[in-house]
Amino acid sequence: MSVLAGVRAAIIDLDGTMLDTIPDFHVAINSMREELGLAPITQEQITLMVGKGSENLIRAVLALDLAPDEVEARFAQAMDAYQRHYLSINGQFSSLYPEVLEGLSALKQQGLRLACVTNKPISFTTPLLAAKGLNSYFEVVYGGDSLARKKPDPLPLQTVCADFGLPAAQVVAIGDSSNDAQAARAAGCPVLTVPYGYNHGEAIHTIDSDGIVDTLLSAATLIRSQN
Ligand SMILES: O=C(O)COP(=O)(O)O
Ligand SMILES: [Mg+2]
Repeated sequence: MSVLAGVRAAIIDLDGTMLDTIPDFHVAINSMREELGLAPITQEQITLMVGKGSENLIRAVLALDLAPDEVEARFAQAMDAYQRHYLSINGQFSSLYPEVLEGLSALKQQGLRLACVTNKPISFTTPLLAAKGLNSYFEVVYGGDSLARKKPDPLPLQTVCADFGLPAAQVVAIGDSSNDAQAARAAGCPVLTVPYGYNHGEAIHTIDSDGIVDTLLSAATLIRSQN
């Protein structure tokens, strides 16, 4: 029997799965770096560092130039500048991946309940989902700072299962990175991965998942075929 048989809900990741947000990160990070007197960095460099939340990203970005004690000394100033710049451009340079809206509509039409779980701070996530016409699809949204622990910890996924009153085996996680898959495995959720996002520079095939789907619409088609 397929692990997708009996699935009643889906938890969808945001950055690298629904939206290509690297251009937003790029503008916000380089505006922050300029304020701190640091040279601009490339989108490719940023793509390798996105996925484990803002604190991790800012530390990694500062560590390109600064020694560990300098990173800590300038962290608060960098985070403040980064948040201010990100919120001022949030969504302006980011775009939906192909078949995201079609996939979310199909999942809903198939009767699945939908949650969004991201490591992005919730203060960035809520306006971004609204700006991109994504918020109405989700009953539940958790950002990286909504709960005590973020992905790859299973807590956000376990919380969604509890919110929906469903066993983990009936809630599929769909994401672009090993964080999503590790959280899903630890929670006991089936997991599908998309190949077009940001997996810390690692090939998608290195992720332990229950399948690779080209788009969210392909995910919906696969789930329907197994139910
Ligand atoms: O902002 C991040 O670190 C990544 O966010 P994601 O969990 O939506 O991929
Ligand atoms: Mg992601």
